[in-house]
Amino acid sequence: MNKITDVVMKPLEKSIYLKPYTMHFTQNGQKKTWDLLGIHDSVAIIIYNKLRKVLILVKQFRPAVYLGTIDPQDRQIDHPIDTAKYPPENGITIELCAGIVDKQLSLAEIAREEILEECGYDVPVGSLELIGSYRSGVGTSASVQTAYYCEVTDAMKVTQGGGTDDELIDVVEMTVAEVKDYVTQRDVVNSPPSFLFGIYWFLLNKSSKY
Ligand SMILES: O=c1ccn([C@@H]2O[C@H](COP(=O)(O)OP(=O)(O)O[C@H]3O[C@H](CO)[C@@H](O)[C@H](O)[C@H]3O)[C@@H](O)[C@H]2O)c(=O)[nH]1
Ligand SMILES: [Mg+2]
Repeated sequence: MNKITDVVMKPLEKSIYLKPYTMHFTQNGQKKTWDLLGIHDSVAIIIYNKLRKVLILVKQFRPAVYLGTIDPQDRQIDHPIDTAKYPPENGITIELCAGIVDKQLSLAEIAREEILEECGYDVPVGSLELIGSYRSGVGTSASVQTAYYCEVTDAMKVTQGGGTDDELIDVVEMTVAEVKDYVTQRDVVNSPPSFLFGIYWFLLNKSSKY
């Protein structure tokens, strides 16, 4: 994982990843507003290496998670963030392999590509089991995430993974016992709800079979 330095917050100017809005509406005759973000839909995949009995997960530095570790008075615009006080390692998460829907491909094909790019496994698209789709956020951002399950073997591993272009992703493997300990720890789990959903889905539906 690369070293994070020179962190500073700037106002959002324009973005290809998110679009901020205020929705104005009238509810039961009362005028209201709601601030929100338009973001891409996404896919996420629970990957299980059935030969070695490990879940294949990804670890990466998440700026939003790091921001959330910093006290509001210490993250003002144009003031460098004190990385000694706030270690950037606190922004490193463990997640399911996942990616945004930004291509004219089927969701399953996008999931197949993410498995290859992030984790290095080349899987047939037909091997992806659809779990379902859900709202990835309901307060400030609006998008749908579609989850899949996929079993792999070492024979399908064709690269080290790690993402494309500027992405820096570490592939991590966890046994079922390790992942159970991780999701039930008392400390904050540095992972999104979609990860927790996926792991509990796996524990409920798959892990007893192996
Ligand atoms: O401001 C940004 C935003 C994105 N990127 C790039 O876009 C990529 C997006 O990666 P991708 O793997 O397609 O999506 P994820 O970041 O993994 O996000 C997906 O997976 C997350 C975990 O499930 C969900 O929270 C998100 O909603 C979902 O889009 C990043 O790696 C960056 O290369 C930027 O450079 N700048
Ligand atoms: Mg991703």
